[in-house]
Amino acid sequence: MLLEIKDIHVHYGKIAAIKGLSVDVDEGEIVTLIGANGAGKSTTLKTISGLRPLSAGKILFGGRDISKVAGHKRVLMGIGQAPEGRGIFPGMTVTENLFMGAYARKGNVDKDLAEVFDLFPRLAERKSQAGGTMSGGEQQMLAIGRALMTQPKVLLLDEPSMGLAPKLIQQIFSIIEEINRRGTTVLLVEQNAQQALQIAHRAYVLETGSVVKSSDARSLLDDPQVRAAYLGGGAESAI
Ligand SMILES: Nc1ncnc2c1ncn2[C@@H]1O[C@H](COP(=O)(O)OP(=O)(O)OP(=O)(O)O)[C@@H](O)[C@H]1O
Repeated sequence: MLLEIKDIHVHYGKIAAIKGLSVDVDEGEIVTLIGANGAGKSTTLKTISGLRPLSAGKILFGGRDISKVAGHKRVLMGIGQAPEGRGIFPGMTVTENLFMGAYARKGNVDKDLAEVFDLFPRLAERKSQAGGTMSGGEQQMLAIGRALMTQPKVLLLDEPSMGLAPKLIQQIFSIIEEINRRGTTVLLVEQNAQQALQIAHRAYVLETGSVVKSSDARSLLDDPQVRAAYLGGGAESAI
């Protein structure tokens, strides 16, 4: 197993956001976390990347306990994240933003840059444009591209479809599939459960900080309770 999240608890002050959550991600998979607002999806990703500390439980990466490893070291180990809200450097060009993803590591950066431009031709067309002047969709591409420049073994994606027009959403999801086909494992957090389940191999449903259901993605798409609660089938909640 590439990534093992074992019975973790995470707090914001006294508020327990994650309560005994366990999730596994195997090498080569796309795994998605779905759930209502506030279920703890983003917090789970932030905890894996080291932005939030654990109160209990542990996280193993490649069999090694990384629970106490600093965030920047986790990036070097192969945990890459494209954060919610993009987090790109607005005053830097597209190329400079991409190089920032690779500044701390060794290896052939130009080859990875060429690969990112191959995945996102739009970024190649706009390589000298300031990141802050790119459209929402382009900034999302840039954030994913920058995460890829860290050469992740697992790519953590937080709401990549947020705020994008339907056509662009399709495009981002196809690119995520392509990134996975080229060998990167993906852990995807999405409000857009329908789209996420269509590209994922497996999925976990989160409710108030715990997993309430997990299965292969196809069965969740067909699950009446999941359809009702998360796929626009009507009733709001309760599995
Ligand atoms: N900085 C914070 N301070 C206090 N509480 C927080 C903070 N960030 C998140 N929370 C709380 O932790 C819980 C989980 O939030 P989280 O953002 O992980 O949920 P989510 O599933 O990603 O939701 P969404 O889909 O709305 O982004 C929520 O109750 C939220 O209010």
